Amino acid sequence: MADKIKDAKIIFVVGGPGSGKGTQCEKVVAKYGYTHLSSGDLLRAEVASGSERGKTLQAIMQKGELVPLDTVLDMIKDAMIAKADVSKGFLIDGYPREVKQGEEFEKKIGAPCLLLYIDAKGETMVKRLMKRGETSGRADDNEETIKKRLDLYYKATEPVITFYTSRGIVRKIDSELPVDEVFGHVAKAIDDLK
Ligand SMILES: Nc1nc2c(ncn2[C@@H]2O[C@H](COP(=O)(O)OP(=O)(O)OP(=O)(O)O)[C@@H](O)[C@H]2O)c(=O)[nH]1
Ligand SMILES: O=c1ccn([C@@H]2O[C@H](COP(=O)(O)OP(=O)(O)O)[C@@H](O)[C@H]2O)c(=O)[nH]1
Ligand SMILES: [Mg+2]
Repeated sequence: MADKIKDAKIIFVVGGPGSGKGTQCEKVVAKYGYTHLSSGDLLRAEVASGSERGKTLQAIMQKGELVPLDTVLDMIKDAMIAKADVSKGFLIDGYPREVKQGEEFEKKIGAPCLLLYIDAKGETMVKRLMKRGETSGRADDNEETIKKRLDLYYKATEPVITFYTSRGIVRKIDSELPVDEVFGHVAKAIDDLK
């Protein structure tokens, strides 16, 4: 089964909480028809299903901590296999969160050809998430959890960027700019793949 996705084009989208990963991925889907898989969305769907596993996940996510690596990897892999026949490429949004996750992904699935590093200032991310929290209904869009997500991002996820930079596949995108300008840079990075 995993053979089907071995040759797929894989793009990791990494950035802090509220940096704009989801916003940019939506635009990539509209222009390039890639398959968007948000690890956070997959986890939230499991929570919404009301399953026993979902209850365990909810408790972790509400605290802004990381879900066990294998859980997320299995969900992403299943979702990729389900789309393998029709997909032109995969945008894996919010993943990997730590270097080990990236290594496991590559062992089980394949190597990314590009890492889009969506970069915004800490204060910008907090501001955006507080605003989103007014309407998102996300249990983790509150001041206390946002702070923990941000701390964990700097501690666990930034090393991911260093790791892939040494491989030469990182494109850093300044997401302090207006959404469409940010997308201009994202599109350039994708066009450069061809
Ligand atoms: N001004 C401005 N706002 C943005 C930009 N990108 C995203 N936002 C806003 O910031 C908030 C967070 O954006 P998302 O795309 O949900 O961010 P994310 O990185 O997917 O966040 P998580 O799902 O928490 O990981 C949203 O309410 C967006 O409307 C941008 O380039 N400029
Ligand atoms: O690979 C992942 C992706 C997400 N999460 C959990 O899901 C939450 C929301 O993730 P998402 O990417 O949606 O939002 P972010 O924290 O980047 O704002 C995180 O705080 C984690 O608790 C996780 O544990 N592993
Ligand atoms: Mg998101």
